[in-house]
Amino acid sequence: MTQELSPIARIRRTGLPPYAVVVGDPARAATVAALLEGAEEVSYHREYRVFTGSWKGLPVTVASHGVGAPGAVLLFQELADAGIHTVLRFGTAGAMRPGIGDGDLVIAEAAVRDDGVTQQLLPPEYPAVAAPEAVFALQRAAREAGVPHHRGIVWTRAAFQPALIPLDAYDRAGLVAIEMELSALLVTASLRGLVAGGVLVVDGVNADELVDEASPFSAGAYDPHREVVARGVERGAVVSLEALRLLAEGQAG
Ligand SMILES: O=P(O)(O)O[C@H]1O[C@H](CO)[C@@H](O)[C@H]1O
Ligand SMILES: O=c1cc[nH]c(=O)[nH]1
Repeated sequence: MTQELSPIARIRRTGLPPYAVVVGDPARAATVAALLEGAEEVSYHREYRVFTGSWKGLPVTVASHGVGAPGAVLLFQELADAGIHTVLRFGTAGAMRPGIGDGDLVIAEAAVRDDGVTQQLLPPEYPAVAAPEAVFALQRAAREAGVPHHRGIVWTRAAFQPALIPLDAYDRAGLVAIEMELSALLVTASLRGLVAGGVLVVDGVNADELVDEASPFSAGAYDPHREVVARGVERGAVVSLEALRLLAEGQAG
């Protein structure tokens, strides 16, 4: 007999709204859910906290996936098993280009698959690309909300900071931002036939630049707990939900 809940994230196997926003932080899931009508926490197991509710009449799911792609990919797979077909990751990231300010949004066109898990699932040459309609929906939502935003290729990397091994191969390749889970979502989405994309609030520069030479295993001066980031999160939450609505209404372009 099929169990009612999924094995790892313990999410409902049926009945979740098929349009979803996923975030790393369980507290951010609550922040996004607070914008919904009739928001309800429907499950919370490990780092996977799930809410449902309604955004301007569209039923949505909001779920957290924790830090790191190996754990996140388990949620993405279980969301796909539960019938979710459209997923936007609303995360935080370090900027990798001059001119991108703290609290700005970065809309991902694709991601470098340095995530530490998808290489174990399929060959590394397979691309991690966002659905074009998700990119356009996020861009339109950001533009209409008047939020500063940038577009480009994101570096998804398993290690938050490089410690003793320099990992600077992508520094001069024009990447826009660095984070830890997006490529795992994009690859899962391609394999499972989902529409997926990502929008990230900039919370500083690439953590590589903050590594303390004397203490290379610490996160250095990384500080995502600032007012400018919190304001970016508030704006990004609206942009994510609005982009889902545009996608549902076929108005992404
Ligand atoms: O804020 P979230 O969505 O967790 O995203 C970023 O923040 C975490 C690192 O602090 C990593 O999960 C990274 O991807
Ligand atoms: O994953 C992350 C998030 C913010 N800043 C970084 O450098 N990396």
